[in-house]
Amino acid sequence: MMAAVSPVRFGQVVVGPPGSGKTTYCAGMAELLRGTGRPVALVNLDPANETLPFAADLDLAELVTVEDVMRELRLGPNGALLYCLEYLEKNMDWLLQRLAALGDKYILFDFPGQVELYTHNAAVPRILRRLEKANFRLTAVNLVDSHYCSDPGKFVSVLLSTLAMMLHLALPHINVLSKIDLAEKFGKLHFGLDFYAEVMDLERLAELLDDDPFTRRYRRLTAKLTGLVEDYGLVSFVPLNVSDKATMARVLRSVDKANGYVFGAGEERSIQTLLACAVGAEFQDDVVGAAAEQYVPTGGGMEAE
Ligand SMILES: Nc1nc2c(ncn2[C@@H]2O[C@H](COP(=O)(O)OP(=O)(O)OP(=O)(O)O)[C@@H](O)[C@H]2O)c(=O)[nH]1
Repeated sequence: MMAAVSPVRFGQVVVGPPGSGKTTYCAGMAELLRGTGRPVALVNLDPANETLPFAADLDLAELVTVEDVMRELRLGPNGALLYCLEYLEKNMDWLLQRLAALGDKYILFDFPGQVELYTHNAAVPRILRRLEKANFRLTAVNLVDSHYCSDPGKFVSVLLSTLAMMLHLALPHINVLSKIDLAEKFGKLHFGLDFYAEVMDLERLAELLDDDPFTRRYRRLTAKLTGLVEDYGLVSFVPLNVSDKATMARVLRSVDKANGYVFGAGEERSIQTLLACAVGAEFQDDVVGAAAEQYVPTGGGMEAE
């Protein structure tokens, strides 16, 4: 007898460094989706998330908690968190059963902020492969705090960790510059928002660094690393202020295109939805342009100085 095939289900895997806005994004995205009539379920897979701004439909804490692991195995908070995710990987049947009980809702997975989970630890990619096998069509939404744009060295490090994450998770992937309303909080950006969002002409970042004998090698290393990021041609960003519905809707449109939701789920999949998608095509320029006008009106104030 043939095994029953699980129905196709869609969702987002929300990742990013600590404090980048993942939980706030999940709450805001759930509100937006409900507003558009899309039934949604929130799944908290961050075992260190103690106070959630939303009622999770499924919580990893029902399976394992960081406190229990720290106490039982005498691990520190970071080791305990990694253990929790590895424990989840060993108990995927639990997760899949609990997800099945949520019906065909669109799923928002709130993941922890430990970057090693997304750059080299194997548990998260294995969890994602199991979800894919269970017919989940997921987009990784990687939130990066936009204040990193104001420092060339930090932005290079963001580009490298983002690229590593994309290669490691191997999902359709949307990178988001979160808290775009605070982009210039720590000083004016050197370039316009399009420079940081479109990730092109990166040699200009290295040119911002001092060229004295002390830092020359650092500058050369920066140029090589940015060349590597450009050669892959994978990294770009969508700007987001979670309180601004227009930027949230733009992120959702990018996510829907990436995981195929835009082409229609199940029975709705038709030539009409494909055509509607083509007509509604939005270019990266439009996505970034509106946010740039609103949040970085100087268009990168320091370049001319
Ligand atoms: N101004 C502004 N603040 C934001 C935005 N998104 C999130 N924040 C704030 O950023 C802080 C961190 O947000 P969280 O959602 O807790 O971040 P997180 O990534 O879930 O954090 P961890 O669970 O520690 O990994 C909170 O104070 C949020 O209110 C935004 O778009 N604009």
